[in-house]
Amino acid sequence: MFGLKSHQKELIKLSRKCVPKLTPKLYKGQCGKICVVGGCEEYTGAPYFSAHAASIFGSDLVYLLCEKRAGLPIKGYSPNLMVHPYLGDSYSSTHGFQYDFERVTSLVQRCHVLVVGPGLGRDEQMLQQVLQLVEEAPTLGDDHDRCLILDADGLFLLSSESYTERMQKALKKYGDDRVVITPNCVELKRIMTTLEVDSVEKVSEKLGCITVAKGQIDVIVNSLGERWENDYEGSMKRCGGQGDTLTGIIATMLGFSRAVGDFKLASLEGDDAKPLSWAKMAMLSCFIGSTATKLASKAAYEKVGRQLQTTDMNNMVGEVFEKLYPSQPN
Ligand SMILES: NC(=O)C1=CN([C@@H]2O[C@H](COP(=O)(O)OP(=O)(O)OC[C@H]3O[C@@H](n4cnc5c(N)ncnc54)[C@H](O)[C@@H]3O)[C@@H](O)[C@H]2O)[C@@H](O)CC1
Ligand SMILES: Nc1ncnc2c1ncn2[C@@H]1O[C@H](COP(=O)(O)OP(=O)(O)OP(=O)(O)O)[C@@H](O)[C@H]1O
Repeated sequence: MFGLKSHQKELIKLSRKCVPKLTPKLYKGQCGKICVVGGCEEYTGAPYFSAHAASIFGSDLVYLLCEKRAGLPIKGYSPNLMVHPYLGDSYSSTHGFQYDFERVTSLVQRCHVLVVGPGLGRDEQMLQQVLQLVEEAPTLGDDHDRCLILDADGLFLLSSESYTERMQKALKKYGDDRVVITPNCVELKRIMTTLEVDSVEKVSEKLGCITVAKGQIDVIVNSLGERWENDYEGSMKRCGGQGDTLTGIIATMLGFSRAVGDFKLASLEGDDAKPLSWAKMAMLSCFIGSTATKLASKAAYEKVGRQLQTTDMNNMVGEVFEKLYPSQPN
């Protein structure tokens, strides 16, 4: 399949244990409730790509929490997403917008997985609102195993001198390997400088998280130092937004893993399958995110060539899911 190597095929096979089986007894939301936090006046594409990829890779409910002025454009991209423009930047706040943290928490406490950062921007008020959310999210409602994915401006919060102390403290409140960070090469360097460490392993250990260090080869390392490398080729077109597709797919896989591991739904391997540990499911979720993103990029490049945009790639994400996990007969 797609020129994948045998060890990659083995991991894809194992990941079937993370994917819930569809049955007539399921109700809405059991196969994942995701909230993407990002989107501001300048960037409306990034959170959309993440949320859209999460939807078409199979999550049941995908919410998008964004800046007030980003809400309408993003709603216009898709009626499938539930867009909540409850965040306010410095401009909105001086033009009649009143920030209400309770509206935010009532949304977030329903969600199994949060993606924080795509297209968030660097406005001071937005960063403060999101930092508070990252701090409170692990203790909201009854769910204390909520997962968090940090990317883009969410990673800026981690590497910036002004916010890093609070962010590092906040990440400690999440369970082991419940936080995933997805830095590109430049973001990784900034994080390593701020944390004063010299390897991906030390980043993961210090934060108690999984790091997906993106590049030609994606390097995935968990908090115990387990290291996987994904050298599947993908495509050579480097348009902006491919990292957003990645966070959306990882979010869906973490939501699936929670459905099977935390909420005990049957997986594609059936009820008798020996369950995997959370550590293994979380690593597999990141590996599938990386593989499916590269597969979508390759498939889109084969279709449209060098004009490839993230919209082309995102359009392949559902097809990639079907190739990885062919549908059971209905
Ligand atoms: N359509 C959209 O709305 C998009 C919005 N985006 C958002 O744009 C905002 C700023 O993101 P930036 O990524 O520009 O962040 P930064 O302003 O931190 O810039 C990072 C810089 O690093 C460079 N870089 C990345 N990988 C590199 C590598 N391997 N070697 C050398 N240089 C490398 C990039 O070209 C970029 O200039 C974020 O909020 C992000 O989510 C991006 O996600 C792209 C798509
Ligand atoms: N040289 C490369 N060859 C193949 N795939 C790559 C290469 N560099 C990055 N990728 C893939 O592209 C995806 C996004 O990585 P990238 O480094 O572009 O992130 P990013 O800069 O954060 O993206 P974004 O534009 O969304 O902010 C990852 O899945 C990664 O595997």
